[in-house]
Amino acid sequence: MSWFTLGKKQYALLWTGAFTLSVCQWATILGRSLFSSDITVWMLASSFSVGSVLLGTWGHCIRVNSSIRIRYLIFLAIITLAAVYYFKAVNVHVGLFMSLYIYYDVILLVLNAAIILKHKQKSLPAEIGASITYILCGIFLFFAATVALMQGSQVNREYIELYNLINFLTVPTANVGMAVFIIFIMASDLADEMENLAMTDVLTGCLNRRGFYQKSQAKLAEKCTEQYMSLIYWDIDNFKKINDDYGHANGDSVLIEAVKRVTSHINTNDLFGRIGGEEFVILATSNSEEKAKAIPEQLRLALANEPFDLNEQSINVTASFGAINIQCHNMTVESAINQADKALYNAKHKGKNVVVYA
Ligand SMILES: Nc1nc2c(ncn2[C@@H]2O[C@H](COP(=O)(O)OP(=O)(O)OP(=O)(O)O)[C@@H](O)[C@H]2O)c(=O)[nH]1
Repeated sequence: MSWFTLGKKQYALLWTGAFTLSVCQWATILGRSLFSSDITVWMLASSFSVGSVLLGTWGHCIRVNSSIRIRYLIFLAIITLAAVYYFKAVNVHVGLFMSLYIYYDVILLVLNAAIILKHKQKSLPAEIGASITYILCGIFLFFAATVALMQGSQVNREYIELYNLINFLTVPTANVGMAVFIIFIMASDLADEMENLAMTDVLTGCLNRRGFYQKSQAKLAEKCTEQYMSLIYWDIDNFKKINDDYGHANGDSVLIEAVKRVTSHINTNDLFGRIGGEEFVILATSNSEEKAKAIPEQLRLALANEPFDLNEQSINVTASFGAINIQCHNMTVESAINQADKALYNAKHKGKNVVVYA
């Protein structure tokens, strides 16, 4: 249901598979009397257990775009299950066949916690909760596996009872805990996605007015004392004529191409917003005044120097720029935008395709 209602993400489908395998594992254990061979029950239950954590880990890797190679984990799972089979059916060693696959689970649970926490500089509360649950579950399973291993090659009733007690107390609780936090993670991801959409301009992919104002105030407060900041307000020249001459769809293509060109000339951390039809703002950071001052002219040339290709026709597009160096104290984003807007107005009056500093 979570997969279905919270965005149908591929990683959520893998987590659904993980929980399904977990259910299969418990169903096999509860229905063991239906099977004729104890080896079959054991191999099914351990395979479901290993498969469940493997799918869960795979989901986490996909969610955060992790560089971990899942094929190595699959290979380790096959080796583990082969060893379980060997110690269960060929050369019986109770401690080993009972513990080996649980150690595999423990390794992957801890790996999951690490993947989640490494993912973001600021982890979501749901991610922290899920990581803690994974680690706690890993610790308890480690105890259970070690108790099972301590039996040695023969069954030891005392150890088995302790093993069962740890398992039955912790595994279902941990499963419910993990399920809850996984649902929280999916809901938080969806909320993040919605927030990003609400701050993004659909046509060009840069920030919209709301997004720019929201992010720029925080950026100004954070970076202003460390780096040199400037606000650049620019507007495509005679855009109405482009629309009139080439059609609205081609006008849209000009906007998209202009944003692409400008984006390739600014830092990835700079904020770039569309705050009107063909009006854009950039909050740029540089490490020197000279570099900051050079940016608007570079952007102007990036647009003006090379014609835009539109359906086999090529047109010249220029833009006018108003810019302001931001003084850290006593300047808000609104006042910087107002002053850069006045400079842009002067640029238009100077004949367009120029940069004017406030
Ligand atoms: N294709 C397209 N056109 C848009 C969009 N948003 C606004 N416009 C058009 O942009 C044009 C802006 O025209 P003006 O404000 O007169 O500006 P201009 O023609 O660039 O003139 P100057 O700014 O003085 O150089 C209008 O015709 C709007 O309809 C959009 O998303 N796509």
